[in-house]
Amino acid sequence: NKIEHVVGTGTGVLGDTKSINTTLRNGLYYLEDQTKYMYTQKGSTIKTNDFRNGTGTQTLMSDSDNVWNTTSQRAGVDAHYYAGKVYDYYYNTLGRNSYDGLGRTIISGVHYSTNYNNAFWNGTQMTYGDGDGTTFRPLSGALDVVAHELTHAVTDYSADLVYSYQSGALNESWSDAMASVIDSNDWLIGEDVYTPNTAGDALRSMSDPNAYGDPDHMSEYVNTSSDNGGVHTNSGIPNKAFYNFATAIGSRDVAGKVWYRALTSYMTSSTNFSGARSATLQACAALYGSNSSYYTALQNAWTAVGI
Ligand SMILES: CCCCC[C@H](S)C(=O)N[C@@H](Cc1ccccc1)C(=O)N[C@@H](C)C(=O)O
Ligand SMILES: [Zn+2]
Repeated sequence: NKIEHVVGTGTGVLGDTKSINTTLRNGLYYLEDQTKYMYTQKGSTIKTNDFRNGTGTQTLMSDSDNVWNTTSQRAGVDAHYYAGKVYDYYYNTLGRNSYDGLGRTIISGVHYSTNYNNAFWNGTQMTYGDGDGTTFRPLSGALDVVAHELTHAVTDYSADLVYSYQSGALNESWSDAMASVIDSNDWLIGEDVYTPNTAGDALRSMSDPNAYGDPDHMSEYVNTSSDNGGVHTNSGIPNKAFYNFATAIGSRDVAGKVWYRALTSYMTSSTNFSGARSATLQACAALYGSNSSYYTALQNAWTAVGI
């Protein structure tokens, strides 16, 4: 029973072709990526499962010829491919080995439930719905969605921000911010999978949260109990602060490094918006000095959103 790493060809959710890292075992090919440092370190892999439109049993996706081009394979191809990209960003740019920093295996499951217009990290794995074809197409088809979800895992293994009210909005915002660094060609969130019949829109905007009904200033903070205290709405305020900082200094990568250092060194489960301001300033000082131009730009970025 020879087990070996091979490279397959897959079609993604948007019909695009890409090479994927797969494993050949007993004559079948599997969506299991053995090419990352975590594999050589401890045999950990990136694995992609299929819920087959249920919510319980999930099975590792397999194929007979390593050409993953059926319609039902598209969501798995992208979940697998983009998880690898997000792993690479955290490892190569931020020096973090998987979401726990210790090279833990990354598991995704696609085709979760039916017409499911969401994706989430459940504490153990990433899970993606197919969407209903109007609000969303299969959500793993967007790099920013995958980056958003895997960043929740990073958050859970670091600051572990409570998922409600201001700490919850920060939890959501940090996922959007890291997603905007990794999927860096615009300041939109979810544009590739949101409303397939409407071009040019997105679920959220980092540069203009108001464009999709989200606040971009503390004066517009929404006091609500729904959505765990408006975590997907009030995230617009720190999202705008991240946008302000990244554009003022002209680097998403530097902004991402500051945000990551804040999350992993200075934020805790109960950090609120003003705590996020001080955590990012502490991170910026640690990385670049409090006399750096970055530090001043960061102060201005938070002040501009009323924090
Ligand atoms: C199941 C319960 C809700 C879990 C919320 C997950 S973490 C989440 O925030 N999902 C993202 C998915 C996403 C990410 C980026 C771009 C598009 C869509 C999310 O924003 N979900 C929205 C639809 C929401 O739950 O309101
Ligand atoms: Zn989220």
